[in-house]
Amino acid sequence: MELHIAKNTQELSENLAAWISNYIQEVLQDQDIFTFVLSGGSTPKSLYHLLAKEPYSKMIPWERIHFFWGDERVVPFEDDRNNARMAFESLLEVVKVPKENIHVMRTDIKPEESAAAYEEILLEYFKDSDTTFDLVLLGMGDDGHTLSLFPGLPIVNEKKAWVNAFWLQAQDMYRITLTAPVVNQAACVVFMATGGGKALTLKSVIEGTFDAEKFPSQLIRPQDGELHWFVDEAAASALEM
Ligand SMILES: O=C1O[C@H](COP(=O)(O)O)[C@@H](O)[C@H](O)[C@H]1O
Repeated sequence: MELHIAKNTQELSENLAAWISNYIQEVLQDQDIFTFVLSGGSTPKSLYHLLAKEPYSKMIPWERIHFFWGDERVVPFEDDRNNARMAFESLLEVVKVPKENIHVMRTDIKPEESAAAYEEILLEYFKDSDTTFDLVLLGMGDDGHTLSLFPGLPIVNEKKAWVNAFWLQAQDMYRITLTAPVVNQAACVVFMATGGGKALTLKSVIEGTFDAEKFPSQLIRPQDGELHWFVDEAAASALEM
């Protein structure tokens, strides 16, 4: 695991935008398309805005990137809480990505059907490879959840399915989420975490004993891929390393 500490969210987003742009260009020297999983929540917003601007809007070959989502809140696309909507507004409506390269988790059909359809898409994409995505961008909630893998829920123990849908009582909504097995087959996973509110959880996730029921972010351990944490000083403030 590699830890990258920045002064604040702005510096972190700038460092990560440069890192992602270099990584994409490097990977695309050896293959035609790049598969990129976006995360939702509030943390990646400033990163997406930066990627949508020069120099990255010009440096990244957007037509060769295929976008996926790590998880979705099952609310209409027009709802502010919709993870895909945030990525569209901050990035995908600005740069030139062909529509057919963008794979949202649908919220206009039954959640279970949407999850099954998404899994089909992924199985087709990765049928000839042991590795799944080139890059998975993840956030971590203050409670240690990542994707929609929340502490104490059965989804945390999923060992086989790649995508799942379930009712999240605490938020009164369905969630659709990638699972740890598909993310752990990715070539590279990058977590972003900012703010003092995440400091103690980050310490438990990175330096604590393994307890994925309590801290589901610990489930993310790519089998053969890279794992990076991009954090700011506030989030890193409780770490000993
Ligand atoms: O609910 C969610 O939360 C996590 C973390 O969000 P943040 O606001 O603390 O950045 C996010 O990664 C996930 O995609 C989202 O559905």
